[in-house]
Amino acid sequence: MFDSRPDRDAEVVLIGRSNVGKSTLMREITGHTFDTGQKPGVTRQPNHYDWTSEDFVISDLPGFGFMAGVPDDVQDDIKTHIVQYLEEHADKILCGVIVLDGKAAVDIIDRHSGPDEIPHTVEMFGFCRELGIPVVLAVNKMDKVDDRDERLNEICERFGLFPPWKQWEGETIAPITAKTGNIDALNQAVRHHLHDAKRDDLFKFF
Ligand SMILES: Nc1nc2c(ncn2[C@@H]2O[C@H](COP(=O)(O)OP(=O)(O)OP(=O)(O)O)[C@@H](O)[C@H]2O)c(=O)[nH]1
Repeated sequence: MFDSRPDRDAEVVLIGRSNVGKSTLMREITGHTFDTGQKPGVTRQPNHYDWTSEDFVISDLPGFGFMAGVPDDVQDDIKTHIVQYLEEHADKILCGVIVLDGKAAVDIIDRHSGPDEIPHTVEMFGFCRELGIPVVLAVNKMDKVDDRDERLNEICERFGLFPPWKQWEGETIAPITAKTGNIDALNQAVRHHLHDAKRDDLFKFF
């Protein structure tokens, strides 16, 4: 299913529930047009593109979670393929960007939290970290959020990041509004991890 990956050794991946705005964000980053705003689940295959200002490939992985009109087994398959993709390419993935809907994320996470249930997005966050992939939470649709600091602190708590959110800014939390091209915080956080990765590469020689 996921066999279109270019043979490049520096990659950033976008991960997130369906409809959080990954395609919109991809369009901002790459300047290409993608299918956006259609029914959830539009992105089924990873899209690979060059991040124009940097020398790496950026991959938009399919959205996961509930998608109206998409059968359960297909939804499970998508998640399994994402997990396999991350495992297979972990050593080349310099940074994972988990995209959240700033307005809806906390409610969705709380609805799916229970004794036997971990919300998909929280699970992916932990999974990437287990694989040694640094993660940035791109909190999108901030234009719809009124209580910015409170909301971002709640999101931190849900992911086990000690609030206040400000201490994670520029590294793990990036509030953005992809729709209007306001993605500076994400650029900054991703660049932070890329420079870390390059520095680690250099250290290999010493
Ligand atoms: N208000 C607001 N809406 C946004 C923003 N970014 C994306 N959207 C809207 O959110 C909806 C979903 O955006 P997409 O980019 O298609 O989402 P996706 O995550 O690629 O969805 P899938 O294809 O299901 O994976 C569209 O109606 C977008 O216009 C944003 O920053 N603010």
